[in-house]
Amino acid sequence: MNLPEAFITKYQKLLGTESERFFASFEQPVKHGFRVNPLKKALPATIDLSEPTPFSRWGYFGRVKGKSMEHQTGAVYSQEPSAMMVGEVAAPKPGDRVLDLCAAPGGKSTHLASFLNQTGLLVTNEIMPKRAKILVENVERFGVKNALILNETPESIARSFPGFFDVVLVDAPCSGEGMFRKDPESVSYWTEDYPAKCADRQKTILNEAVKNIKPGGELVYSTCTFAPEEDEQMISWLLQTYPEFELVAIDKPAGVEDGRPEWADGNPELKKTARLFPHKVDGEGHFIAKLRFKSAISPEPKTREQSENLTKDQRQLLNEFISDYLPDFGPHRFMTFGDTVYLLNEGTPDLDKLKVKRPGLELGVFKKNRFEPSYALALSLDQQAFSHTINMTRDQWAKVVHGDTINVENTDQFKGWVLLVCEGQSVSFGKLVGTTVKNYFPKGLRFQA
Ligand SMILES: C[S@@+](CC[C@H](N)C(=O)[O-])C[C@H]1O[C@@H](n2cnc3c(N)ncnc32)[C@H](O)[C@@H]1O
Repeated sequence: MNLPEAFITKYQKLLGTESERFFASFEQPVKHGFRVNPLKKALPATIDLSEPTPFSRWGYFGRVKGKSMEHQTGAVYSQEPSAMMVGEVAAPKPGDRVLDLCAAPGGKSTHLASFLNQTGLLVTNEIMPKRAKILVENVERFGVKNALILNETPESIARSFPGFFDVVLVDAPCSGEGMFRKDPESVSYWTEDYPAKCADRQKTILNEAVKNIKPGGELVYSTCTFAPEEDEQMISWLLQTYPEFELVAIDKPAGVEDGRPEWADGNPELKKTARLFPHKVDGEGHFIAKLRFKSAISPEPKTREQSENLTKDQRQLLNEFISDYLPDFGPHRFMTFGDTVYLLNEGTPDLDKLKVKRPGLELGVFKKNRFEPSYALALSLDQQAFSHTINMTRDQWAKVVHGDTINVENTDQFKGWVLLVCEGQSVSFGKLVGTTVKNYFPKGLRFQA
């Protein structure tokens, strides 16, 4: 790999004799990984769990194809191994309110959702509209029920959620030096002053992010770059600007190093941060810091909650669907946007002034006098949670994701919605008429396996 001259000079100065091993790591093959999804009750036996990573309780080395059943059903999430440590450092507790401020494509959000286990509230936000769409797809595929997905600026989030969250993650846009090996093109964006430019943007984001944290709450900051300007120096700036924050020590698996105070203002506290170097661990590289908000004074939290807005007819159609098909659904609140109905999560504030991609799990769409369940609902259900399921072979799965109809036995002459399942994984809804299953796999997501 052709590393920029200025990059080489910079890291020779910073790393001294160690720099040779650091540069040599850029010639090594990329390390691939994936996390298994604890929100799915059973996992396909085909997933190779022989090489766990030290970075996450759900993490493994290996590669899962994007066009595989394991990926489509959200049984796994492909993620670069060192990036898995970020969610593990954040480790929210069930019931927490969690914000992932820079979230697309969703690696960390799906990891945070694994900890929450469908409790509390996960607000996952991405500023770029196209990337926000990918975030929606990944969060839905993972089967997350308690996510509010936004396409907002950090400023707007700070206005809407003052002092609201137990955990805030800023996985910041950065100079991406840890991406060089995975995406060699990213080297061409790098210039000597790029880290300083990224640092300016990171400060702007952090100045907003701190407003979202409740007293006693935690802020996790991470980058996939090695640049001290964006790592130790950013945290030392944060500690100086916001003295009500203190660093929290991070448990470090073998090979993960302490942050380097000498690369910032010499504050020994910076050793509590974590550095993952590609010549020291099996991964591409990351920096992680965890801070606690010591203040006892919280901004006045906004208390107005989002209210339900279903019409009487919509409620009746939805109740009929729930009583026909979802035996263990339990009590929930709902809201509609246009004709689409969503689960309303506990504690969801007024969404009036926000660009909302998903207020909660999308349940389905009202069409004239009927209710059509959505793909996101199918992916969030265990097969026992739906009253009519069809177990498909892999060949039938391939037909369904391609958009074809399949034929099945129908001895009891059932007519209606069925949850299509492959090797224990929910795939999509279909509609059974006679022996034909009409395909409801979303048109925009169809593919040739
Ligand atoms: C490192 S990536 C996030 C990766 C993601 N957390 C994951 O694990 O999949 C940083 C994200 O920040 C977003 N971003 C860029 N500029 C931003 C800004 N000014 N404020 C907030 N987010 C921004 C980018 O679009 C990008 O999706």
